[in-house]
Amino acid sequence: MSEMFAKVALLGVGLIGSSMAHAMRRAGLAGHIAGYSHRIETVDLARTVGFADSLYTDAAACVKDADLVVLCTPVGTFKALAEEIAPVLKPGAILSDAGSVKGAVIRDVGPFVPEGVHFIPAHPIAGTEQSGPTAGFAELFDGRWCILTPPEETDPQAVAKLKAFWEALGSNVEVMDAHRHDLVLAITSHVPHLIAYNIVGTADDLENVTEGEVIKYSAGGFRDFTRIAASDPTMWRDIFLNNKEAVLEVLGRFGEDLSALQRAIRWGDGETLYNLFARTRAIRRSIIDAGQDTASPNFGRGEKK
Ligand SMILES: NC(=O)c1ccc[n+]([C@@H]2O[C@H](COP(=O)([O-])OP(=O)(O)OC[C@H]3O[C@@H](n4cnc5c(N)ncnc54)[C@H](O)[C@@H]3O)[C@@H](O)[C@H]2O)c1
Ligand SMILES: O=C(O)C(=O)C[C@]1(C(=O)O)C=C[C@@H](O)C=C1
Repeated sequence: MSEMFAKVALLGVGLIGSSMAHAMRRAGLAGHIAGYSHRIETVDLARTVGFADSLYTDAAACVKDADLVVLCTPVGTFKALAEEIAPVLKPGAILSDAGSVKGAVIRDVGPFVPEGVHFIPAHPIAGTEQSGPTAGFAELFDGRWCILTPPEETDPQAVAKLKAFWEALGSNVEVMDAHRHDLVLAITSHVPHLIAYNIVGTADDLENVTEGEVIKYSAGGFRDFTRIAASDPTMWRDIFLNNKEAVLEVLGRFGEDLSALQRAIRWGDGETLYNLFARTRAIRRSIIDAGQDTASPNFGRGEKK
């Protein structure tokens, strides 16, 4: 693969920023990779790992002359960063991000984008519960979706270039409306994380009652929840504060469905329980059949269809 951008600036060098850098290097996509973090300790750590050509604690210095700028910090930081870098963005550059919500990014970053800069929000649907510059790896985006949510007036050539970039990082790319993205991700990612945070918190509160046995005997299902609930607190706080409407809508439906299950258990309605569990088992199997569960510990070990 040949160079697509002479200089790429990654604002944020945690799991996503560092994985992008590793994947760009693997494919030879950038002439120069510049990285930024507000903390000198993070910059020092990133330097030790060695995935960037230059590193800064000053965002404006990092983006100078960059042809592609990607915001890879928690979404709550985007507005202040956009305001800071706007005056030095290179005309013709693409300004993108990796944030897990999209409507709020358009709201917060859009007003600062200078004339002549192409603003194309993006979201790689790939991650782990790890964070920081040592967490990244080149294969993170392989075979995963990346969703682009360009505002309507965006130059199609710039969208095509960013699409080709994410494909070269290993992703399958879809273009979607930001509002739809936020609703889809609320049910597939955001509410599942909230459920994990909640169940692990409840279990921890129950430790007094169970004399430490919840954690001691945690295996299987509960262990999977603890992995998800170990995800970065700042990142997830910002996601819930910035996808409020869609998350509350999905939680409303979730609460109603949970009440229906509660009622079925109370009244011994086995048919309702069985029918739901059979339906959800079929969904799991369709995900396995589509080869989309590369994150599963059972992936490639012949999980039963
Ligand atoms: N982790 C995932 O699974 C995942 C997946 C897809 C998208 N995302 C999105 O990508 C972005 C980065 O996530 P990550 O997992 O790489 O996080 P991370 O915690 O691993 O890295 C965040 C980076 O942002 C910097 N940062 C933190 N607070 C800052 C602040 N106040 N000002 C400036 N810089 C700051 C940190 O120094 C670090 O370099 C987030 O917007 C997140 O929603 C995450
Ligand atoms: O696999 C995980 O650990 C993740 O949480 C990754 C995950 C997800 O929910 O799928 C988390 C947040 C992102 O915005 C995208 C991907």
